[in-house]
Amino acid sequence: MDLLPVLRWLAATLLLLFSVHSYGQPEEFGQKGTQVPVIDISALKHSVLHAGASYWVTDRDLTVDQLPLGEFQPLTAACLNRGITDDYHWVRVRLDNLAGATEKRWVLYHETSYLDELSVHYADNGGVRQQADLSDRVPFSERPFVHRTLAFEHVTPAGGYTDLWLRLHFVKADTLTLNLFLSDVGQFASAAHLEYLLLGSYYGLMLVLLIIALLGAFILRQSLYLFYAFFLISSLLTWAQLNGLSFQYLWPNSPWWHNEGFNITFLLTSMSALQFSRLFLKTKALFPRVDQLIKASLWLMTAAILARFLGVYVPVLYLSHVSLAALISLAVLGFMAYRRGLGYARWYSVAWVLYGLGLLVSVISAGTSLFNWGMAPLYYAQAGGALEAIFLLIALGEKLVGWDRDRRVALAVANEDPLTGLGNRRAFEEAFDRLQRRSGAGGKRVFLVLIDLDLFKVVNDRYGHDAGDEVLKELGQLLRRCVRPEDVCVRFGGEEFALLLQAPSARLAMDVAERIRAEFAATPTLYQGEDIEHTLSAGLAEVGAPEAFTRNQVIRMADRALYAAKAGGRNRICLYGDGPESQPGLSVAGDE
Ligand SMILES: Nc1nc2c(ncn2[C@@H]2O[C@H](COP(=O)(O)OP(=O)(O)OP(=O)(O)O)[C@@H](O)[C@H]2O)c(=O)[nH]1
Repeated sequence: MDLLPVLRWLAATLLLLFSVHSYGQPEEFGQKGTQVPVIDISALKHSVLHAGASYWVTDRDLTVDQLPLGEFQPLTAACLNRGITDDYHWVRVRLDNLAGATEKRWVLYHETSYLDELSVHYADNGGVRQQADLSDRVPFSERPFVHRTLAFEHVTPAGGYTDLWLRLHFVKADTLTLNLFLSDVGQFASAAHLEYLLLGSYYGLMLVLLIIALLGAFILRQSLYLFYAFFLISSLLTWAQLNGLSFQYLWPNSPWWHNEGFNITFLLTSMSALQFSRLFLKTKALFPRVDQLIKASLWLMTAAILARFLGVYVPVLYLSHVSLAALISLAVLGFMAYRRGLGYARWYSVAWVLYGLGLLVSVISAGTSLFNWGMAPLYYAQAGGALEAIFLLIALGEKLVGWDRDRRVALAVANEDPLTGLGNRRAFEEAFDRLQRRSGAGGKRVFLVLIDLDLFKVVNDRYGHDAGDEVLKELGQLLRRCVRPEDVCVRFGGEEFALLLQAPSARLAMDVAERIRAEFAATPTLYQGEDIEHTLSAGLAEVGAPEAFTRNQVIRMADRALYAAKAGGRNRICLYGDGPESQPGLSVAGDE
């Protein structure tokens, strides 16, 4: 399955969705008229504004007096999302407190943090009209009401009403929703607390993941973790911007970053996700064409960021949205990698499916009027993003476990003799040093037994090399059977084997070696219907403390004892004497 058509299809569909719906005209809604739309606020707690208000759209900057009130249409949930637009959207409503015995203090606020301008024209009880111009293009501190989105507070007199004309506008076209909320001021405070708490938990979680990612990068020295960390940081900044929290807390004096930084952080998120995926899924090796495509996208996005700094807006805006949406295709890429043998890619795919679901709904909401939920799907996308980040970490963990397993297997293979399955000389050296240190530190005494088959050349010559191999395998099994788990037996090379025996005395070590010798001599190897008779000789030396003898010295001592056994007529065991200079043969076991 080739990913290119999938990506092409996805990009084309999204572009189409944007272009068809972005500049769509408002739908026709039933009757028009100059009747004033009214919302009763006498018992207001929290409400969306669209139930009861009306709206009108124009591309001209008009005053309230120039508004064609007869053209206003009912503001319903179905026409909340306006796509990408810089048209002037007017909302008209009367807030009625006629039944209220006390004055009503309320807050009106917009759903998204990135709305450029919200002009509130208001008049109480048909009196003089006043105006409050709220804008996210001035420092945060200049907001009359402190909230992460544009908000306006007012008091409607008891038994009275407030007329509202609201003008919503983007200086530079962006995704506009007419979702406005109206809250009793006390209710607003408690709802805002809960909202900030929930958003705070998202940032807390992301920060914890970020710390884990940075620790991973530091400890494992893998750039993969670094790109995961970059991805977390840019996602975190993207959401901080979309939530309006970066403007409130991080750069309150930089309306430029608040307004212009969006597309840059969107692009950085896409870029870090793509670069992370290249490394994680080994695309260069597994999918070279997709890898080329990702590389080209990375260059394109880098160019877009530079272009943004040079003042280019609309193409960068579209590219940044499409790039985020196109990340959904990473779920498919992960699945393909999984099918090509990257087991850990399954969690990676799950992560992008979660991300994709939230994002797809948000993008469709922002660009079309298919859903009636305002921009609430942005929160689903944010929650999806948090789950995604967790699953990516799980995928990284699984990769790490797999890597450690592979490393252990490779290590075992490197230390193993393929014919007998015993350890090899490398394993012997490691074990020797370990046991010698332990013995020197007061542990059990350790003895080296070097074993060599007698006249093995004759076996090879008479029965063939394969038969010789069979004998070597049998000896391997015999050695395994005769030693205890804490002892070490290896194939030293050719027809030579070595044992490291832990025993309280040389005599007991000799007994073990003798048992092996006797059993080997008494048990011919059955090969293709023939019994192959065989014997072995062995030399034994005590390992001693590391300060006493080096590894090579001990091997030489055991080798000299082995030589003595061979010289003494083979099929016997010799123990090396007290020191390196003394002669072997202090003790002999075997058939004379
Ligand atoms: N089948 C088989 N033979 C091996 C292997 N490694 C070494 N040999 C053979 O082991 C034989 C060792 O011969 P020599 O060193 O002359 O010793 P020997 O015949 O055992 O005689 P002594 O050691 O003096 O008793 C050679 O024929 C090697 O080819 C192996 O992995 N498989």
